[in-house]
Amino acid sequence: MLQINVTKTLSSFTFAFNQEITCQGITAILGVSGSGKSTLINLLNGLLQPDNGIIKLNDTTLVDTTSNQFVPAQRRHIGTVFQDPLLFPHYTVRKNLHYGLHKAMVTRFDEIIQVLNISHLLHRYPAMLSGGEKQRVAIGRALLTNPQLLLMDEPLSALDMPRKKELIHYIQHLVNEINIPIIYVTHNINEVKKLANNVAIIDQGKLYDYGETDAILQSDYLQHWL
Ligand SMILES: Nc1ncnc2c1ncn2[C@@H]1O[C@H](COP(=O)(O)OP(=O)(O)OP(=O)(O)O)[C@@H](O)[C@H]1O
Repeated sequence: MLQINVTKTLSSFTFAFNQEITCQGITAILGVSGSGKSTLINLLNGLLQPDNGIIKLNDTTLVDTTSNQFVPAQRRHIGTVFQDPLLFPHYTVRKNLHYGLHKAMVTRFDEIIQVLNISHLLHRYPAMLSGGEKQRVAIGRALLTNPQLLLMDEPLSALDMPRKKELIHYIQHLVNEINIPIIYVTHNINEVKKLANNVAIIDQGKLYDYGETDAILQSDYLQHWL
């Protein structure tokens, strides 16, 4: 369970989110540009500190402003995959994957690279990969840190249509094969339909609605998107 009850003001933008999220399968965070999706991701992974509130992941308190608790990003056991895969250009894929490799994941290395179909890329450098391949390596690297939760911030947006379809297939595969909850940020309803079990809609920095995908897709708010 991911419990989030936070506020954060960034210049003239105020973000306020209060919801308990079931940490199972994929939860999509859906909203138009500037609604606050990345702000939420950065509050969860520890890149941003809320002005007020708490964030709890299962039994662990990550943030509690009343008791000045703030677990730094590197100790949160949360992996993040960004829009642009951030790989070390001077490291091979294998070395990129070993960066941050958790000892508990050493025995799962082969399984993860097989699920993501990157075994044949281990000796290459990032410059020798397509955008979709780079993103699969970035997902593999995030998983190999042994996170309790994986955050994906618009992971398909830099890809062309065929690569988008391909990566959607790998993300679906990942959820079936490796039991890890994913928070998936997007402004694309088709991605939500294909991937998400639950959806949270964010509008102007506020949570507008949260629930199972089928129910949320019926909401009046989304009718002009469809
Ligand atoms: N460090 C900052 N300082 C001031 N304003 C900020 C800062 N970071 C974000 N904002 C503002 O907060 C608002 C929400 O930004 P955010 O990046 O969370 O939106 P988003 O929904 O992820 O947008 P997009 O889909 O375009 O990435 C925007 O108006 C943005 O300009």
